[in-house]
Amino acid sequence: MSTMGNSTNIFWQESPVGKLERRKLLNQKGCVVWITGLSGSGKSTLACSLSWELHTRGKLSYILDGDNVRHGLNKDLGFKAEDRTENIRRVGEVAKLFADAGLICIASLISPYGKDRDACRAMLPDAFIEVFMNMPLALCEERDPKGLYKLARAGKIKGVLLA
Ligand SMILES: Nc1ncnc2c1ncn2[C@@H]1O[C@H](COP(=O)(O)OS(=O)(=O)O)[C@@H](OP(=O)(O)O)[C@H]1O
Ligand SMILES: Nc1ncnc2c1ncn2[C@@H]1O[C@H](COP(=O)(O)OP(=O)(O)O)[C@@H](O)[C@H]1O
Repeated sequence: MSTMGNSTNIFWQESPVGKLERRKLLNQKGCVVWITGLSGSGKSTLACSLSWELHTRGKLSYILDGDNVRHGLNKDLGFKAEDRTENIRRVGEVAKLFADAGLICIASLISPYGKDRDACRAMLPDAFIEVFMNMPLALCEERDPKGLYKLARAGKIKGVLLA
């Protein structure tokens, strides 16, 4: 009997088409590009540019954007520390599946905690590229395209990182 997490009697099911066959078919190696940084630091902009550039070079990619994933898979999560950790864990697992499928998976999330990003990297040690958008808070706040910082400073929303 095998035991995984809370489930018992769980076994690994092999597939006849493996990673190497998919790599050959797609002519690319799957990986994860993980973009981290404050809200407004330019994560989504970079993710979109990268995805488009890869597309023009005939490379298959897919963006997992924090905002988008929170519309579905992670709609039950907020911005408490434990919710952010679960958000990153789930996206890390999905990104691992995309990379296994052969795609260049671009994950674009604030992902503020190093331990959460490290846990994702540990899932794909040789295929995980971390990009930190090293922008000062003052610049992000000046951009504030969604008005989040303004709302946070006015005390109207909680959980926006201000340091
Ligand atoms: N309270 C609060 N705090 C922080 N962020 C907020 C909040 N409410 C909504 N948003 C918007 O949620 C977007 C996605 O956040 P993430 O999933 O990337 O965050 S995290 O990785 O779980 O920390 C994040 O997207 P980006 O602005 O693109 O970073 C925010 O716009
Ligand atoms: N390199 C850049 N130079 C100037 N402005 C940028 C740059 N990258 C992004 N922006 C602008 O900053 C704002 C936030 O960018 P966005 O990609 O939405 O950030 P994030 O996804 O980190 O919240 C947007 O208005 C975007 O047009």
